[in-house]
Amino acid sequence: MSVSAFIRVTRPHNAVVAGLTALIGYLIATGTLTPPSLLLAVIVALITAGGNVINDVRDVEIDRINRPDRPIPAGEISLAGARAYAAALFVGGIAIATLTTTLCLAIAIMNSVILIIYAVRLKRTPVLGNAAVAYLTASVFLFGGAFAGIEGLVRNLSLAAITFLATIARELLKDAEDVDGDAAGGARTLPMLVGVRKTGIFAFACACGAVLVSLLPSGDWWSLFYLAGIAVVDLVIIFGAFRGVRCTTPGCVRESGATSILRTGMFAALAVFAIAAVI
Ligand SMILES: CC(C)=CCC/C(C)=C/CC/C(C)=C/CC/C(C)=C/COC[C@H](O)COP(=O)(O)O
Ligand SMILES: CC(C)=CCC/C(C)=C/CC/C(C)=C/CC/C(C)=C/COP(=O)(O)OP(=O)(O)O
Ligand SMILES: [Mg+2]
Repeated sequence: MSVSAFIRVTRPHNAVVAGLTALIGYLIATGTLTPPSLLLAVIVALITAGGNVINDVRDVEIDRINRPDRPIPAGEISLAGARAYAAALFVGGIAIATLTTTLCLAIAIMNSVILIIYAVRLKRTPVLGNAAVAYLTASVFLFGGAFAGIEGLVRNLSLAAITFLATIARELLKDAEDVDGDAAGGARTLPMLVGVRKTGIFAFACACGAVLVSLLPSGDWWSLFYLAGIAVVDLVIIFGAFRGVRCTTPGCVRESGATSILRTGMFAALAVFAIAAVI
């Protein structure tokens, strides 16, 4: 048992970026950051970390094939220890959320429940599982906006829609990459049902939807800078998703780099949103 394993199992980069994204959500909804809004980052980081840990608990058999280096399949953390750790992260996040608003607390509780249901069941449900991860990712912007009330949440709806569609596209392509390990672990995913090719086409259509919504005028932060920045990001997203379209095998999707290109595009979009909110 090592401290490093307990940090790694939370996927710290992912949790920290999710926390910072909540701040971007608040910034976009209000145009400013206040000291209490910093709590949003801590809550989202803790709940995302809890979701990542419980995911690795449930996926231990799949990860023995797909990701044997992860702390649980590698034997660095016991299953019982990881379960208790995930519970502590969720309870910590929800406890801090009681210091925010009722709307934020409701989202924090609902998302914690969805993260657990995802790990236990939804991951094995084609499309619905992908939709759950896409909702969770998009909800970070809604959570940030909700700290400014229902109006703040509504202001971030288009951002959430863009994120939802782009995340669905990437999650489907990740499933296409992982078909072999997922099949061995008993998961059922869209590429197992309709094949890699059709999954790639559907993912491309979702990416195109995200790009279309990203170009629609919306909110105070919409500017010439935003349009120029997002146009470049949109090209990266289209390029990444297009690389997945041509594939008929999991190996081809992995070699195409589609999911990495999409991740780069999504992080670049975050930067464009953050800068557009402050200039
Ligand atoms: C068309 C267009 C402009 C799309 C951009 C959509 C957008 C703004 C995406 C931002 C999503 C994002 C990076 C959110 C950050 C916070 C978060 C919830 C991260 C969780 O997952 C991040 C990453 O996809 C995980 O990577 P991996 O572990 O390799 O699956
Ligand atoms: C707004 C609040 C309060 C919380 C947001 C919670 C967030 C950010 C969730 C983001 C999406 C996310 C990181 C979900 C965690 C579950 C997870 C690790 C899904 C991916 O798991 P698998 O489908 O098993 O893929 P892996 O191969 O990466 O394990
Ligand atoms: Mg997993």
